Amino acid sequence: MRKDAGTLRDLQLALQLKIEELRQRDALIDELELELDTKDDLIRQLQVELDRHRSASQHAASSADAASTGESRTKRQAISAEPTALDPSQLTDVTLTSYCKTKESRELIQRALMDNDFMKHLEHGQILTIMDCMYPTSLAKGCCVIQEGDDGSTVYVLEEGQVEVTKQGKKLCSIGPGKVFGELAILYNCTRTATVTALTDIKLWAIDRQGFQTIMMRTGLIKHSQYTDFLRSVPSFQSLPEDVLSKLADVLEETHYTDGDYIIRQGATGDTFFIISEGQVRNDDNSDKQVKTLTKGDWFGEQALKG
Ligand SMILES: Nc1ncnc2c1ncn2[C@@H]1O[C@@H]2COP(=O)(O)O[C@H]2[C@H]1O
Repeated sequence: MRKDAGTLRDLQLALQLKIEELRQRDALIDELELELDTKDDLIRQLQVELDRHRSASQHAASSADAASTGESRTKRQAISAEPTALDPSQLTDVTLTSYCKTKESRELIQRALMDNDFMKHLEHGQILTIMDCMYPTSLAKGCCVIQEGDDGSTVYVLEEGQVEVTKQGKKLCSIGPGKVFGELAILYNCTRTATVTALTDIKLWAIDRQGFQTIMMRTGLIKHSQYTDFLRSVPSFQSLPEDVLSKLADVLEETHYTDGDYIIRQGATGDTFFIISEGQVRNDDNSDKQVKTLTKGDWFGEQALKG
């Protein structure tokens, strides 16, 4: 169903306002990023100082992420003092390797990822790829899997055995099979928030930072390009410049409704603008007593863009 020209003009005006707002926010973000860079430099200097004061024996004892090699090793020499996120330009260089697993292991890993508060919101495809790329490793009772304060390089799922999580020497909890750990440092690009020690001989599934971040970023970039393509396919948006489509794609989120769900109720305050990518929506507009059917590419909820 076509919208009238007046509504389209309103929508375009509202979009321009939103774009201007986004531009201003970008400028502010640039300023804040500069400030952050300065602070990062300071943190780096302080971290280098701190590293210098750590004794060699402490390094050997901490041997973070020993499980990624299957044996103890000293803390890696950091090129940068803080963990770094993957550069998007490296994405194509990273080859993801799949590792064979039994059906039980595949299910255990999937359940563990979907049960973890920080990972349960990942897309199903991402969970499957992470699961595919996890490799097996094992450690003996008493080994330190993760040392608090170290750079993190691996996310784990425990398959067999028990580990203990401690922070500044105090026990936080024990973890058993079917649980994820070591995700925080990788997801939030921070140092390890706690120490994890094997209470028994343990079997683990592991994925390294680079593989993990590649899966996260590739999916993000693919999604962005799909959203931009979708917006470009909507007749009302076809005349918008590429950078505007790209910005709209940044803020686009996919939502699903089942047959019969209400999306917007008349009279409710609207804060979302919708574009239909699949299916049909019935619009009962009481003002003219007409029932309209909206389909792919049609949009509604444009009042939300006017703030
Ligand atoms: N309070 C907690 N309860 C359970 N697990 C924790 C807790 N704090 C930290 N961890 C886990 O211990 C891990 C240490 O390394 P990360 O910080 O990468 O990720 C951390 C979590 O997976």
